[in-house]
Amino acid sequence: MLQAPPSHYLLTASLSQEVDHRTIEEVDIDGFTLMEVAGSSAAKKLLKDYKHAGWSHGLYLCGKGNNGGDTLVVARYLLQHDIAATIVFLSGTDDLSPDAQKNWELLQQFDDQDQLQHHKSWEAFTETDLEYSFIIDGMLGTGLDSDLRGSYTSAVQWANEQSTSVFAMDIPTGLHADTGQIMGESIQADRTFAFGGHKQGFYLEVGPAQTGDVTYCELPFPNQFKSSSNTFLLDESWVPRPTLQPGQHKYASGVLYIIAGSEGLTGAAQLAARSAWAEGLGAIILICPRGLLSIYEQTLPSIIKKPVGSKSDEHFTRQHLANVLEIIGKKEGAVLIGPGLGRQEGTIQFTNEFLSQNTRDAIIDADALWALAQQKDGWRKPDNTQWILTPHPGELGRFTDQAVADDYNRLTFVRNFSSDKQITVLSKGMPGIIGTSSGPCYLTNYNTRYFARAGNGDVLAGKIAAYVALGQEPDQSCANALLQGKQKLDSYLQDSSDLPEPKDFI
Ligand SMILES: NC(=O)C1=CN([C@@H]2O[C@H](COP(=O)(O)OP(=O)(O)OC[C@H]3O[C@@H](n4cnc5c(N)ncnc54)[C@H](OP(=O)(O)O)[C@@H]3O)[C@@H](O)[C@H]2O)[C@@H](O)CC1
Ligand SMILES: [K+]
Repeated sequence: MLQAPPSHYLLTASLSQEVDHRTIEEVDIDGFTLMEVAGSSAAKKLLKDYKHAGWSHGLYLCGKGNNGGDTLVVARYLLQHDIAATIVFLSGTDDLSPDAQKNWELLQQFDDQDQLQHHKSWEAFTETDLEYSFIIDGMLGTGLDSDLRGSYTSAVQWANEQSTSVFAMDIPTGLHADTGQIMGESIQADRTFAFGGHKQGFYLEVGPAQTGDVTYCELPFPNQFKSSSNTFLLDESWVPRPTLQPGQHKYASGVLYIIAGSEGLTGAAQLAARSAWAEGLGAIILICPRGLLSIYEQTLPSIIKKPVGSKSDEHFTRQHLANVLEIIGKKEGAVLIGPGLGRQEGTIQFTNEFLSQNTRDAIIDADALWALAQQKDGWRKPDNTQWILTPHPGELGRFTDQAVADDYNRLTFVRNFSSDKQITVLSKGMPGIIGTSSGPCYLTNYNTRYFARAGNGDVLAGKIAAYVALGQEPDQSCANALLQGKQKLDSYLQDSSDLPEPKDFI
């Protein structure tokens, strides 16, 4: 089972508020202290990372809540480094949260060189025309409760038009912490300082475009207060890589059966097989309709071929079922079924009967997903197997009558679907989402749009299947396949500005 470190737990707005609240109530670290840690850690990172930028004057846009309070802490630290501050209070200063009020008083006490100016409304500010080295967005954090109101909309629009860098405190103002949707308007930050946890919305919908780079700032929150988080950020810093045991007999270091290909679609089977083979498996056994054998004999020399049926067969049908089950019954191994199978009626019957009788762990991709979805909801995974389904958005949509309209809906659907069916689901798209049978979901944080080309799904399915055959758990296999693709993408983009092709990810 994947086990994300607390720095990679994704928080919703309500979980963020609960963690704040419980830390204050149950471990007696007060809100003022939390605010000091949040603001000072953002300030220190800013001072360190931009020390050569020659900053002289910052603009701080503050709401009346604790997000504004964090921002006043940043202003105080930067003032100590001779960076003048102009503060704009979008909702005035009469109604600041108690901790923000305290910080406003403190900030004024620190201004011994008269470097602080402030305006009590957005309208009062627009009359000035100073140049600023940077803008800090401290208007709204996790307290956002609707589309932006009042002058917040104008302030966000104005900040987005400026050429200076914009740094968001905790979350860009106007971005929904749970869904990644824009609530009327949203700050487009160059960098976001995430206090105490990444917010789920950073990685859904337009979240990545609004946050810019995300910097995690640790707060003194007990880890167990975050443990009800059920969504995690995937990255290579913590996902364990699969281990190969070189020198073992080929059948001891992972066997993968691939049931794939039909007339005109043999390329999919080949890509999946090559992709899996590149991961160092002991043996790959491609089961194919006998009529296609001669193609694979030429193109896949390292792969064992087991043809079924007669020479005129160019797609799978029910008549092949007993033979296929007999082949995979011989040696332990995992099964990848789907790439290029085709959608003939006979193939659909073959696939669904195979899946109901097969006792090997199975990776179900492409046309096998099509076949499964033809049964509507009338299918169940046999108890003693593990299944991984790898649908792209269109394929995922066939498993539900309800529209999976946005990423938040997709995340919710994937979570419910995986646990109802007791399967692992890798929902392809941006972000990629891994749903697990026990509930946790994992999100990618890189540009997966590069993978939206025909053939990449076959490569991905081959990788996942290889890792399952090497003994990794389903969730780890999916995570590793995604991260392996990311690494290949990163190294490809270093040398080329062309769009990568499936072969580049093998
Ligand atoms: N101790 C802690 O808890 C810690 C919290 N921390 C920090 O605090 C942040 C959360 O602070 P928060 O809860 O005070 O909410 P926050 O986002 O600042 O503002 C809420 C106010 O905004 C208003 N408002 C709401 N929606 C609006 C809209 N659409 N358009 C316009 N206005 C709107 C609404 O006022 P209303 O208009 O309803 O009177 C409400 O009062 C969190 O993100 C982190 O930065 C860290 O320092 C760590 C310790
Ligand atoms: K903010």
